[in-house]
Amino acid sequence: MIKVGIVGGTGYTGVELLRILAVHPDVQVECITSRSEAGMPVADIYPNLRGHFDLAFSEPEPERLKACDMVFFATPHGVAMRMVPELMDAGVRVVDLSADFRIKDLDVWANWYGMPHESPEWAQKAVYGLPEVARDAISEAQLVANPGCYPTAVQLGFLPLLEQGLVNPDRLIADAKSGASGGGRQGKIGMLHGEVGESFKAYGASGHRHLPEIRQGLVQAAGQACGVTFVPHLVPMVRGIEATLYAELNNAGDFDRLQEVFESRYRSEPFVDVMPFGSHPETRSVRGANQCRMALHRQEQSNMVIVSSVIDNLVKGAAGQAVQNMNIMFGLNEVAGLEAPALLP
Ligand SMILES: NC(=O)C1=CN([C@@H]2O[C@H](COP(=O)(O)OP(=O)(O)OC[C@H]3O[C@@H](n4cnc5c(N)ncnc54)[C@H](OP(=O)(O)O)[C@@H]3O)[C@@H](O)[C@H]2O)C=CC1
Ligand SMILES: CC(=O)N[C@@H](CCC(=O)OP(=O)(O)O)C(=O)O
Repeated sequence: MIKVGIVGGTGYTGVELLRILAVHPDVQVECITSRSEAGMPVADIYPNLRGHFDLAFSEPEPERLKACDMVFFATPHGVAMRMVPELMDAGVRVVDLSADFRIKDLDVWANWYGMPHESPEWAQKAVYGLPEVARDAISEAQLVANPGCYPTAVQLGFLPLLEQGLVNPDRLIADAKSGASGGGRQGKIGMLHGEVGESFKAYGASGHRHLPEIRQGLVQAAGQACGVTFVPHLVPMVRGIEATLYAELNNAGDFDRLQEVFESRYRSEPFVDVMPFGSHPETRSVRGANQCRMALHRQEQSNMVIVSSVIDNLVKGAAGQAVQNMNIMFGLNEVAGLEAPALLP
């Protein structure tokens, strides 16, 4: 059994990790941290986990974490970069769900995250953990930077188009909407039901910290510079992201083969589902599941490709993808613990 630790166990992604790991056949959760709830049994705070874990939250002590084989960081940005180097020296493998190790250009990172990077060496060594792109590198990595939620939905939808050079990389548009759990559990006023319910708004339209992360992945796929416009929106639901993506086809004649391009790109991917052309993937079709579902559209004879891509921000956008990465790192069955279909309705 792989001994697992979780730093930041009281947040939404931390408890989602526990929900998934509760049925994972190869894992024993040894340690789960919270500074504010240290000493409190996990099941007292999360009754859905009663009967699954006989564990209490503890302080994030390096010695306990160093006794684990694998540690997940489900903490705010800036925490993992300070704690990870000591775990690396101890030979522990880490998947970081925060953005600390996602961006290779550390000036860009410092600009968007408002602090200097404190672990530049590991920022370069970390592998960006989008399994559909970097499975081999993930299998050998000691440190994996789990992709952000919006970046997962957006990159997976654009990748086949950019890898094949089918679209103009200067004019990519991602119009994305997220449920409120994307904002975490730390009680921000803007996330209260009274603020989010019965309302719908764009935010970060002048620039969001996921923009450089999305651009980094798309540039890698295209092999050239990319112009990306990304606008996130907050919608009155709890889980889920829908990203409507727009790209200009270089050759309108390629429309006829786009469906096949997408199907063959993802045919062997266990967690990407390309639906029939013209379908409308719904966020509820992935709720609770480690799945990205997408579909292609064309309006009249336009040369604009439209891709609609949906994920559960807490699963394929965070904890599920993190467990998928752990499975790859440890040579386990990639789908272990992740096979449950979505909850519907
Ligand atoms: N919510 C989402 O949909 C997604 C989130 N992410 C990322 O995952 C990370 C976690 O997100 P989320 O679960 O929403 O966050 P939450 O705010 O819900 O939870 C944060 C957790 O980290 C702990 N924590 C906070 N500060 C520290 C610290 N200095 N040292 C140790 N532990 C700390 C908190 O517990 P305590 O204060 O008691 O120690 C809490 O358990 C974030 O970086 C987020 O950006 C990524 C993709 C999607
Ligand atoms: C709805 C909402 O607030 N979403 C968050 C993004 C989710 C997240 O946690 O960001 P990381 O993937 O970078 O960790 C936001 O826009 O800040």
